[in-house]
Amino acid sequence: MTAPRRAANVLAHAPFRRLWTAMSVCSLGDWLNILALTALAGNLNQGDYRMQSLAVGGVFIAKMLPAVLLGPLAGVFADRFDRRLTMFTADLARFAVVLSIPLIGTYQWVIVATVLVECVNLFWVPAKDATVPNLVPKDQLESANRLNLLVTYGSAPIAALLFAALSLVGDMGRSVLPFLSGMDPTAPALFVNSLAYLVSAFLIFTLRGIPKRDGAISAPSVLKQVVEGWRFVGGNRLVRGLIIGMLGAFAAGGAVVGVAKIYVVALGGGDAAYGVVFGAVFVGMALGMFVGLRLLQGLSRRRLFGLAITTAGVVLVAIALIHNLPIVVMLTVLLGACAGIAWIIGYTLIGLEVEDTLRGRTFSFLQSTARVTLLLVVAVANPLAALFGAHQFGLGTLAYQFDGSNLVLVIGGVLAVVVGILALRHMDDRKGVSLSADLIAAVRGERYPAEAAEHVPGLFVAFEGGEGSGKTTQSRLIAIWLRDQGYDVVQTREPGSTKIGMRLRAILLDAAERGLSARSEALLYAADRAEHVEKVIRPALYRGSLVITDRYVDSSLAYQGAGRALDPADVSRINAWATGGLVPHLTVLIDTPPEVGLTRLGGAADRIESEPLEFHQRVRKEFRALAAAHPDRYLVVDGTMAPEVLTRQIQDRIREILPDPVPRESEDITGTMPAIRD
Ligand SMILES: Nc1ncnc2c1ncn2[C@@H]1O[C@H](COP(=O)(O)OP(=O)(O)O)[C@@H](O)[C@H]1O
Ligand SMILES: Cc1cn([C@H]2C[C@H](O)[C@@H](COP(=O)(O)OP(=O)(O)O)O2)c(=O)[nH]c1=O
Repeated sequence: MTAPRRAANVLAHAPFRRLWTAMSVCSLGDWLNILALTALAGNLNQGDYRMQSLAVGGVFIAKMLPAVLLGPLAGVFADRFDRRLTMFTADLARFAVVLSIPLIGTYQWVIVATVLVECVNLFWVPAKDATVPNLVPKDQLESANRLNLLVTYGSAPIAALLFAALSLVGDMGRSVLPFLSGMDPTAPALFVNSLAYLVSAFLIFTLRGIPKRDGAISAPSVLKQVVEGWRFVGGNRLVRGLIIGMLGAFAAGGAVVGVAKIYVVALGGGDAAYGVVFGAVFVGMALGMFVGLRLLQGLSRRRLFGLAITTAGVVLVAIALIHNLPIVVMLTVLLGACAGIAWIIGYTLIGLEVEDTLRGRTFSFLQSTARVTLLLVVAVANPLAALFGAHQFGLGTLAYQFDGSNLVLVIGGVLAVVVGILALRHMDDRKGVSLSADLIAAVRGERYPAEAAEHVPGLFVAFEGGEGSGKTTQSRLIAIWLRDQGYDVVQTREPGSTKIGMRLRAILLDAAERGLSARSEALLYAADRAEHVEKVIRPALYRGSLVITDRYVDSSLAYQGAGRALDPADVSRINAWATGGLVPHLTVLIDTPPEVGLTRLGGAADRIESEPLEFHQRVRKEFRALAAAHPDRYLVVDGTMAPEVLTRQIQDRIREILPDPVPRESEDITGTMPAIRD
């Protein structure tokens, strides 16, 4: 919760505040620029559907090609010049070029000017990126970056609405203001756009705190980043699912952005409507990120990720087929919401669950691939739309329009559906639980476990059973066996494996503590468990260790749920919350009749051991029921057999799920070594 405060602190640095203001103004200008130029390209080529599609596509290509072709080169150049002067000159150049577009007003000039502006951007952006670390203290750099991201995308909906308003001014103002009369309706938007660069130029010029040069700006080629990135991240199943999903969402989004202008024209909308549709995507994204995610809080994040992309695909197909502007705008908000949910989950999952060594590469891989994907999609979308052309189908007396832009949207939608399903398959953490059941529960606000242990690097095994069933004996033997094979093993137990846990254990097992209510007993065990998971189990699993615990959640379900007759759903819920939904890969249930187990115990009986026999019988029955419900995650052994026999049975089962004892990275290294013979 400290993030907003820290972000605000960054802005307390006057020089950074000035730079940030300049960036915000420029971002607004950049978005206006995309909207106005694509709209203008469409307007300049009215009449012929094919020409219009190609013209709009041309603008997108002109916008992206310089970065892909010349990006690394410009980074190196930008590094050699005075940064403040570079930015200032670039701003002035952008101002002049953009201003000239409505004055000249030909399509050729739109393309040339776009390329020019983008080439200038290649200098402005790296100079800005390199300056930020000079203006803010190191520990606030992340907040600064977050703020940058916020204005980069946050300015889009504002620009879209501004564009819609300015287009109306352009339309109506022509009759009132003589100087606008010969110009396109997009002219006011372009004037404001050029003004934004002028304001930025002024802000930068008066910013004295920028050192001339400091440290190299490294900008490796995009293609190299993509190829190398995949080599690192492609091997991890979770990352693969995430990347496929996020790129799919990006591609589908690219298809929409690419053909939006043409489609809006076909629906009878003007430039203002184009602005509204564009803005709807971003409004939807914001809604998805803030509202949608909260609404579906209970759903597994991995499932929601795939689901959001699949839904986006279906919505996209609907957008393509329903020819009604207001409905299309509403569906576009929904589409944006799905995309927003997918993006935010993707980013958080990478941040939370991808190992440290992979995370940076995954982010940079994603960024570079997203750019290439967008370029490819936009480059293909419009020519494809043009190739297909405009068609009208007769259905009896009804005529149905199906143009190239509809086709592109349908293809984009189908692609998103396929990718969404693929991501669901790759990442599902609740196999065996139906998606609809999960979804209904989530909408009702019931919380489902957020994380199964399946995706952590380590292995998590729990031993369960009644009193004296042999859990302590077997978990010790198994830990020794695994250590012998070279595994890093953490052997632990409940209750009482943490500092707080030890005090809780004293309360819980003290035979004198007779007055404890069933609910507080359940909560104390859950509290011990929460501490255990957070301080011991989860850190060990993330390190890649094998964790063996003597008792876990099932003990609470059996003792407090069945034994004390609390509502099992309640016990399950508090434990899911306490553990963050961490479920063992394998639970070994040593099933022993209480009559046998209780007689094995030496010493004085503790509070629970001294419960009557029926209590222990209920406990045993519940353990068996839990195991029967998920046979894939349980091994049930007969505790009356000899200890060696039990150990062997347990070893056989654990062997099946053991990870490779040699980490993959070291295998990669040894794989490149020359073999030593003799
Ligand atoms: N399979 C078995 N057969 C007979 N006695 C056993 C077996 N496993 C363990 N014991 C004995 O039973 C007692 C309780 O075992 P323990 O492993 O501490 O059980 P728990 O941890 O489940 O309470 C110990 O004295 C142990 O030596
Ligand atoms: C972990 C857990 C233990 N218990 C009870 C079962 C045991 O009687 C006691 C744990 O004591 P312990 O001495 O560790 O018993 P054992 O050797 O049988 O594992 O706490 C619960 O009732 N609920 C729980 O969630």
